[in-house]
Amino acid sequence: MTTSIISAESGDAVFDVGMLVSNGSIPERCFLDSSFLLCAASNIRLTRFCIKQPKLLSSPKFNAFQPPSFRRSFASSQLCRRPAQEQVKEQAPATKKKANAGEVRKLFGLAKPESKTIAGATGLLVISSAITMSVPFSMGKIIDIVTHPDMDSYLGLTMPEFAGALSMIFVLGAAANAGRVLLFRIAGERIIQRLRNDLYKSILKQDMAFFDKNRTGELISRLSTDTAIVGKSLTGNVSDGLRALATATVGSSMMLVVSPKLTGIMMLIVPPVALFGIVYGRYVKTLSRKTQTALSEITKVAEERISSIRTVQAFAKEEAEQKRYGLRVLDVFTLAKKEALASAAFFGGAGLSGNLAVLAVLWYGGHMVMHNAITIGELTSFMLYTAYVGTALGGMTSFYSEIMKGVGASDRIFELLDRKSSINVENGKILCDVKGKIKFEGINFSYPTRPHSHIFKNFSLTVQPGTVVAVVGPSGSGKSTVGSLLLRYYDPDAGNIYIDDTDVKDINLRWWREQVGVVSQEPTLFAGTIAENIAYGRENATLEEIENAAVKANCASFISGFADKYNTVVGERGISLSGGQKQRIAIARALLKNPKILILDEATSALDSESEVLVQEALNRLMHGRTVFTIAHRLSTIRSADLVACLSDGGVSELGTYYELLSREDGVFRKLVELQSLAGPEDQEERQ
Ligand SMILES: Nc1ncnc2c1ncn2[C@@H]1O[C@H](COP(=O)(O)OP(=O)(O)OP(=O)(O)O)[C@@H](O)[C@H]1O
Repeated sequence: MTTSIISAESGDAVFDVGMLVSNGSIPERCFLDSSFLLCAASNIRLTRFCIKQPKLLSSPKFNAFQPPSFRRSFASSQLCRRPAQEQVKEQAPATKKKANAGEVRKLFGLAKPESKTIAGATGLLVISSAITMSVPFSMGKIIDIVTHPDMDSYLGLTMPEFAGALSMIFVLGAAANAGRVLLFRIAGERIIQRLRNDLYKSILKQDMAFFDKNRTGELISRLSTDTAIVGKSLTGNVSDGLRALATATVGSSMMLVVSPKLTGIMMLIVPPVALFGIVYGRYVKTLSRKTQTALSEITKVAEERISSIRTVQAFAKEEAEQKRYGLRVLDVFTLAKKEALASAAFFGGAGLSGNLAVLAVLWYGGHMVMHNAITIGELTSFMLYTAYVGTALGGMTSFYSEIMKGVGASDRIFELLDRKSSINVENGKILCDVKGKIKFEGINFSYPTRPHSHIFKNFSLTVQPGTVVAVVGPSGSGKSTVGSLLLRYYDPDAGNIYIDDTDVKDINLRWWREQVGVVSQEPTLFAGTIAENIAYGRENATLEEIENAAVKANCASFISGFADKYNTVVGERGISLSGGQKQRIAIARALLKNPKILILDEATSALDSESEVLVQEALNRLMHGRTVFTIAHRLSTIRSADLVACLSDGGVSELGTYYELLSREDGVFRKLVELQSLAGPEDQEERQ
């Protein structure tokens, strides 16, 4: 009998996530998987694992689970929540160096469309830097004119003339500097704008499997924070970096001109500080990526919980949610603390080395002045150049670390930009006239996030044009999945779907989706006016058409009761409307779209009887003359359907009219109806 404990580390906290007392008969993989499951369910993001059982670790059976492969086995598990990029890095450490150069090149590629603005800004940068770099030299000359009795002019200019000329040059320098800041800023904002548009476009085009895997908050964080970081590194940081580079190069050359000996002393500190700077920059890049991921976690949690605030408050979960959020914020704080420590160490060390070098220069330079090897003005110029170069070197180090931050953020952006959706919306043919015959043939399907759970196995169903088919079956039998496959949110693993005998995969998907209308249990309304929401499926609709659709959908009477009528703002997700009102607006939207095929997914199941009558009336008008898939829980609502398809065991187990299926002894459909009839009287009693 052996006892072993699996621990997981997340941030600063260590959790014991599982204990195994085994005589060797329990498969170890089961134990590990259940531990992973526990972590995923508790939202613990695993960063390190260990098994506290030395004997177990050395046993040949457990060798497969020792840290590296252990981590790999976790990474490949469906439960792993680490971002894909981290997994890629672990799998391919050998290509890391090459990838870094490529990443930087890719990051700078984003600035290409702004090359003209950036070139102009760089020109201004050169002018302003050149003027700035003339300051120490001029100051030295002024000091020499003032302190040397036999030197009353420089370049033929008297002291007042020299000072006047310098003032004019400084004004020019200030103007060039302001122009540089402005142009770089404009270029940066344009890059951010373009990146956000491209990224949003790429996100909207993705297939449903992508949205099953990526949470909204995470995507929003990439759209807002990552793009801003990239824009800033490409312009603001590049501008400061170039300025620092120019200052460091020209400054050190001038130092060499003024005094090669003193320059030699100063240069002693440069190599160690530069090396330290590179190490620091790389560390910051790693931290930056982790920080961005942690920030996404925060956005994810906040976005999800705030958008479901009614549920959070109804369950009085405010404190628990605050703790959950607090833990994520702590992760960000821990990373920020590490970054602060690294920058404190770097800038503290660099500052100390700089000051020691200045001390040495002053001491040695003072001796040189006393022995007339240089003038006081030259020593002053040298000290000023030293200060400029020191500041510039510091700037170059933060430039490097900021660029590395940009690389970290752009990694996450390119992950999305480079992702090709598995379903192409643009290509394919457009049918001249859709009659509405739909045929599912030999469909096998499992959701991409759960490849081993087969929803359909050889599922077939043919629906003739203009038929109302009710799709029924036990919960989880795949009723809504039929709608998802028809809309090509997902493609089947095997088998085909035909629209009027044309494979749906050969049809232009954008066009095809325009032919299908959907009314679901929880219709999605967007923050905007009622008119905008009704016209969502046909944006060029006139007010008259919108009003006609609203009348047919039984919305007109409640809309006319609002002060702003069709211009009434419905709030985020239609929060200021009742369930029945939202449902009828969704029906008006579908009516206006005038689709050939209609999917009603539990459209009346969440309504009270009064709303249901109004909605059902509207639905009857909507269904007229179309092929309709009505997915229903409440079987009493589908009596008038032309065909009932009862799903179970991955296919259509029964097919016929409502009454045909009801008459089948031991049929699945009949059992479902009986179950609901049993529930019915109780419901009625309760209502009385
Ligand atoms: N996006 C998804 N990713 C992974 N699995 C999913 C997804 N959507 C649904 N499923 C799973 O697929 C199965 C069928 O789901 P579906 O919603 O089609 O069933 P249903 O018959 O409509 O259920 P209900 O009557 O409860 O609404 C369920 O087991 C469900 O958990």
